[in-house]
Amino acid sequence: MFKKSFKYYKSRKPPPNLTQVLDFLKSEDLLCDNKIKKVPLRMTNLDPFFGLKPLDTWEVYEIVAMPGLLFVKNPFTNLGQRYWTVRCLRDYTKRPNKSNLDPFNKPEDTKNWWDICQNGNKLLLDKMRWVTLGYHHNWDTKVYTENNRGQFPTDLKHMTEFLAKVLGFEQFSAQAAIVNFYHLNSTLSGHTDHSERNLNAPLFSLSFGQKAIFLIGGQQLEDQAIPLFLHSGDILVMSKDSRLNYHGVPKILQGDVSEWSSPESESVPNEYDDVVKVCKDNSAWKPFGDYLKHSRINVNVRQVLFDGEIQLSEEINVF
Ligand SMILES: O=C(O)CCC(=O)C(=O)O
Ligand SMILES: [Fe+2]
Repeated sequence: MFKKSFKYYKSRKPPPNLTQVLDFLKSEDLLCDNKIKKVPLRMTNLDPFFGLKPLDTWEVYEIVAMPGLLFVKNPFTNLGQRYWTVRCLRDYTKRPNKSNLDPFNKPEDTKNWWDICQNGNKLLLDKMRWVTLGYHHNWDTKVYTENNRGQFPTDLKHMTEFLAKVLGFEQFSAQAAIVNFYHLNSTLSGHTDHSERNLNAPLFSLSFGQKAIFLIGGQQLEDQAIPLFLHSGDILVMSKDSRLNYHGVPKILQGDVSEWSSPESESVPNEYDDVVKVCKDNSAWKPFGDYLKHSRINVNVRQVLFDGEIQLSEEINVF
């Protein structure tokens, strides 16, 4: 069922009928049809986090047919969306983080991929497809190892751990992330994310830029799959029974521009100042906004270790 649905939504000729794709912009209809239910926040008394809207405005839903699959309707401020876009494109793409471009370039070539692109090499812009942070995902072996581990960005760690707390996953520790860059013809085929040692911890998936059709099935390929739209700013949480479900992205659709349009004034803690300057300066922001007009950025953040563990391998003490 998953493969058949994936092929259906991926098709260009003929294009798919999108009426069955869950659209949380019409959440009232989905609630009426019993497709989704509202989930109350587990903590509401936390100080607001930079780049996120006040907690009393958040809308969180669970998909009724997929227990454990939570959807947070864009909780980011426009400034927040701009902030994470700049971080993903300009900063997280730098070494020593790993990217798909590493094997093809000398270290100095990919070091400032974003700057090289801005200084004329526009062809390189669409070649960046993924970056890994923290424990690097090994695409061949699918195994995380201690000697293939980098620094996890502090801002992304704090933001996802804040999100986790609000949703009731107090113990969540952000230790690995994949940043995916999609263009209008990109797809991500069906897979399960099962490399993490701790498969009970939830996985947080953030989307910025053009909207995607996200397809999620069950733990078996034969299980029924559900398509849903992910708009800019939306967050999906795969937890509990849905953590190991097949999922993929059969299509990116162009059309969304407004979500990151004009940054509002919000108080900014010192450590975010430098990036916020870029977000608020329209000419500095322009290349990032232009990128988002034809691309989608997805950041998915995982916990690898069991709660309280600090590394994968045990130290061996030799006396
Ligand atoms: O782009 C997405 O929404 C999903 C990405 C994903 O599933 C992954 O990187 O494992
Ligand atoms: Fe995935």
